[in-house]
Amino acid sequence: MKSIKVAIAGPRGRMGREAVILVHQTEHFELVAVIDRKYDGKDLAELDGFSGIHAPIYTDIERCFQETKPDVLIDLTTPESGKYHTELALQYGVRPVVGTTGFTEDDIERLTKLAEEKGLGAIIAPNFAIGAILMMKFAQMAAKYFHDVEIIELHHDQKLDAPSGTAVKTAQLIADIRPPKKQGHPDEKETLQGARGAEYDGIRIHSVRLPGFVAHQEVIFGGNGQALAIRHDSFHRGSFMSGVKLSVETVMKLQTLVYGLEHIIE
Ligand SMILES: NC(=O)C1=CN([C@@H]2O[C@H](COP(=O)(O)OP(=O)(O)OC[C@H]3O[C@@H](n4cnc5c(N)ncnc54)[C@H](O)[C@@H]3O)[C@@H](O)[C@H]2O)C=CC1
Ligand SMILES: O=C(O)C1=N[C@H](C(=O)O)C[C@H](O)C1
Repeated sequence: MKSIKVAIAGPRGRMGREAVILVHQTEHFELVAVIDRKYDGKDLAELDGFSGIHAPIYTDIERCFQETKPDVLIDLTTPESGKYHTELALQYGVRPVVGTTGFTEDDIERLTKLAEEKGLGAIIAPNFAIGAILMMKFAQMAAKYFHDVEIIELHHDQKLDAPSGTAVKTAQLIADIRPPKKQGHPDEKETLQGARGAEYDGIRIHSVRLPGFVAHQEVIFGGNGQALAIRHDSFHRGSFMSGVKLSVETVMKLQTLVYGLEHIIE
């Protein structure tokens, strides 16, 4: 198999570090560059934790694309950088695999149009873990029978965006098949602002941020005399890497943008 040339944005982050190792260790992937906020012109192998992993570091993503011509950009940065990088990647003919969350529906729509114009594959995956994809699919199945549902997502306290991309995606999948519904008492009032959480199409989302956590979500359904809880836990960021690998391989065969790995893992 011909090797896929990969660049990674955010290599020193919690996810970026795992992705660097994944790409380095995958025989048919080649790490051609990393995009960082610092260390322009250095070799990644000079930085702590990357011994033996050689790749040029760029702080200017456009120069990176021009000089190293990657096939795929893996973005694991911040919402603002992620949107900027994804758009530039498509402009430069580089296929984005985006794990970064915090993209709005408008962002996804704009990037979908751009990918279509360019005839390029792109993947935006709010969650790369197979268990999380199943949790979302099971929640969508359950919503056909249970129309009352709330989502509790729990993450480490360094997370920038709330609610999580996974929680938003879960709510979107449920809203796609559930009849519109206003849940709870029609006259309910918050005596402390935010007590009932955020709302997506009538679905309440509660975000917990605590040290010690990685990434967890529970989707709770209530029915007549019964409840159903569907939970997924990522205890380690290694849980996301098989999804990253699959995305890099798959994006090479796509000509459009795919939002969510549930469209790829059938
Ligand atoms: N899709 C998925 O399965 C998962 C997605 N995530 C998402 O991935 C993103 C990163 O998460 P973490 O690694 O935990 O965050 P982190 O804060 O540990 O890492 C982000 C890194 O991006 C770097 N960065 C920011 N802007 C940059 C720029 N313009 N150029 C180059 N580097 C830049 C930062 O310096 C930092 O090292 C978040 O949006 C998070 O929600 C996290 C885990 C799983
Ligand atoms: O920031 C994280 O850690 C995670 N972010 C993603 C999200 O917002 O859903 C995926 C996973 O939950 C970990």
